Amino acid sequence: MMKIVAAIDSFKGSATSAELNQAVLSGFSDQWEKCSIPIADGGEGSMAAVFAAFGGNYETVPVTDPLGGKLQARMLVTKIKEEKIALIESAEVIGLQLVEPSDETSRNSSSFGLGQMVLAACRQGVKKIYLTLGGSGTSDGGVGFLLALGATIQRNERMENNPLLQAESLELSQLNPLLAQIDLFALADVTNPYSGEQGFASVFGSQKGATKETIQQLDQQAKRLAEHIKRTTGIDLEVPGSGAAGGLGGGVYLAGGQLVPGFSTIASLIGFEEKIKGADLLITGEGRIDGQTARGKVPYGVALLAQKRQLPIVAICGSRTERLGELSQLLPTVFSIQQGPVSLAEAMEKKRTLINAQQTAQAIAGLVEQWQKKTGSVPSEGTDFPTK
Ligand SMILES: Nc1ncnc2c1ncn2[C@@H]1O[C@H](COP(=O)(O)OP(=O)(O)OP(=O)(O)O)[C@@H](O)[C@H]1O
Ligand SMILES: O=C(O)[C@H](O)CO
Repeated sequence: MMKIVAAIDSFKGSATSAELNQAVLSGFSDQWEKCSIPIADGGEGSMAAVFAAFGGNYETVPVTDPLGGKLQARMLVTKIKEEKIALIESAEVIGLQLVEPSDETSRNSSSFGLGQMVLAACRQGVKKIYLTLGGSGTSDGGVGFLLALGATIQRNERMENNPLLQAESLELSQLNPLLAQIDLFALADVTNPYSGEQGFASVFGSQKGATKETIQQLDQQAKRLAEHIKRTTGIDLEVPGSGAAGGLGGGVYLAGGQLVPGFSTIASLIGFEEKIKGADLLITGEGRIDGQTARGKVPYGVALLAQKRQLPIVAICGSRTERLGELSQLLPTVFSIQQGPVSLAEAMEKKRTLINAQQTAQAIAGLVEQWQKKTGSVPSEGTDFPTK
């Protein structure tokens, strides 16, 4: 019996990883052994991927939202090999979807609630905390996060609530001792540094509604803070990933956390490589496959593992760029699931997306089964999958 493994990232705003995997697997006949691996790269769906592998409890924690209001946010607490861990998707607490992107928001939002969430996880007695960074609505350099963890700042006269704009200096000696009892890992979605042309304010500030002037001020403050930290603690904040989630990467780093890659961390947590062993075909994908995909997104990570094990791999997506560039070496077979011209909003309807994914899978299965009839063999580990 041939084995098909589906490990497709959620199509953002459209369907979850588990739903897409099921839709694709339903396009294959019962001649196939079918395996669904809900997967994520540190973005949306990371808690769901770990929950699918280990179960656990979604704990609801009362926290402060980015603009100082009240918010009930979820984290996943589970056990992996007898070790209690928590997984927090930062977007649940400080996500862009929680605020109206505007200059005012950029000048007033804070990541304080995420620090509260991390403390709540520490109080649950977990040993490790995995914090996904990305899709944030804050640009506070992680200062709010650090304040919730016990850091202090000397404030200037400014009235805005973004603590990065208010901070004249940052003092870390009073960080909550609970932090010393856990390992903190930040799964960053980008490798940007803290400040400068590639820093969080310059690159992601406008996404959150900041004007040119605000971006400049935020970047200047980030630079000043990084210099101050270097002078007072010797820590260099300008490391890859410190610019993730409005500088939260830097905040996590200063709290003693490590910045780690998203896909490979989730894959290793859920034992992904073990699960794809013996597969005859892998199907991966994401909402849009483009230049960003090779920056550590799910299809790229799955394709690297497929290459390592010489497994045939196909990717599906809601839409794709015409030119895949270097990615086409690693992932030569990429299908858009669209069946005809419709608007993006229509294409993204969940029901339509799942039907389209199933139909695309039926076509892929048909091709493999024809190949099997012709050659009397299945394309298996070490065999090239026909791409034409
Ligand atoms: N069903 C669909 N049909 C057509 N296009 C889709 C569909 N679902 C998603 N998309 C496109 O993909 C985009 C989202 O991309 P994707 O799902 O790859 O997430 P992302 O922005 O890369 O974030 P993340 O890294 O968190 O997954 C949407 O904005 C849309 O353009
Ligand atoms: O949250 C953000 O600022 C972007 O997703 C980059 O991390």
